Amino acid sequence: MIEFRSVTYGFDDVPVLEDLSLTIENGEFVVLVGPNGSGKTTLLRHCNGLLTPDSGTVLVDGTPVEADLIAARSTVGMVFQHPRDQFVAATVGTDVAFGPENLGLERSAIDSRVTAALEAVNMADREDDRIETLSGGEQARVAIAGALAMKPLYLVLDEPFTGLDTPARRSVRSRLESLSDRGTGVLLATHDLREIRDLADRVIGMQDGQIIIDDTPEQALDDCAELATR
Ligand SMILES: Nc1ncnc2c1ncn2[C@@H]1O[C@H](COP(=O)(O)OP(=O)(O)OP(=O)(O)O)[C@@H](O)[C@H]1O
Repeated sequence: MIEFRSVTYGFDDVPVLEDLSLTIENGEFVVLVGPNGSGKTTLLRHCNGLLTPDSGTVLVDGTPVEADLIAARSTVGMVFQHPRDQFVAATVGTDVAFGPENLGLERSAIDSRVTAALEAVNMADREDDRIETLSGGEQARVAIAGALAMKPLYLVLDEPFTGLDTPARRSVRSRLESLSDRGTGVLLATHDLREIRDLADRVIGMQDGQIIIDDTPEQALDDCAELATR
């Protein structure tokens, strides 16, 4: 469970999240929508300690994130809006291996995690490719594989469809669907709710750093469609 308890956060004293409380259960597929600047990225970055609340607490499986950053980052995998921001190595396989290597695992365990993560995103045959040679959709899938190699319970994705063409969007979407089917929790921010609404268990709508909608996709759809296009 990821739990926000009365979280307030601001940049340079300008409030962005205001007394925000939210609970995401294991295995839930939650979509976060809201206009530009409503605080979606700021919320996501609290889930694994990239940002720390000014007041309030974020807990992952009952432990405050800042009390055990390594555990939080193993439990919550983060996929940034621009995959290039998160690559640390030149080739697909070495990049995906980076996280497990930092956990200090044996080589054989690292290799099997890399293989499984690349299989999960349908990129197993591209392990030796240089990242710069991949399409945008392939890079997005490698970024997801990098997070999966940490065997996270939750995957947090910030606008994973941005800049992708239709086949790439479909491919990322279907990877997320199968991960969710296998029990990985997903928290995903998007501007395009239509893309993902039939995968979601729940839709959260944000405005001005606060949650203004928290409902099933069916019930939230009308309000969120309007929010997402503002
Ligand atoms: N590093 C930063 N320094 C100062 N202000 C920031 C910083 N990052 C974000 N902000 C401000 O915080 C507010 C919320 O930004 P955030 O990126 O969380 O919104 P968002 O809902 O993800 O927006 P978008 O849909 O455009 O990505 C905005 O007003 C933004 O300008």
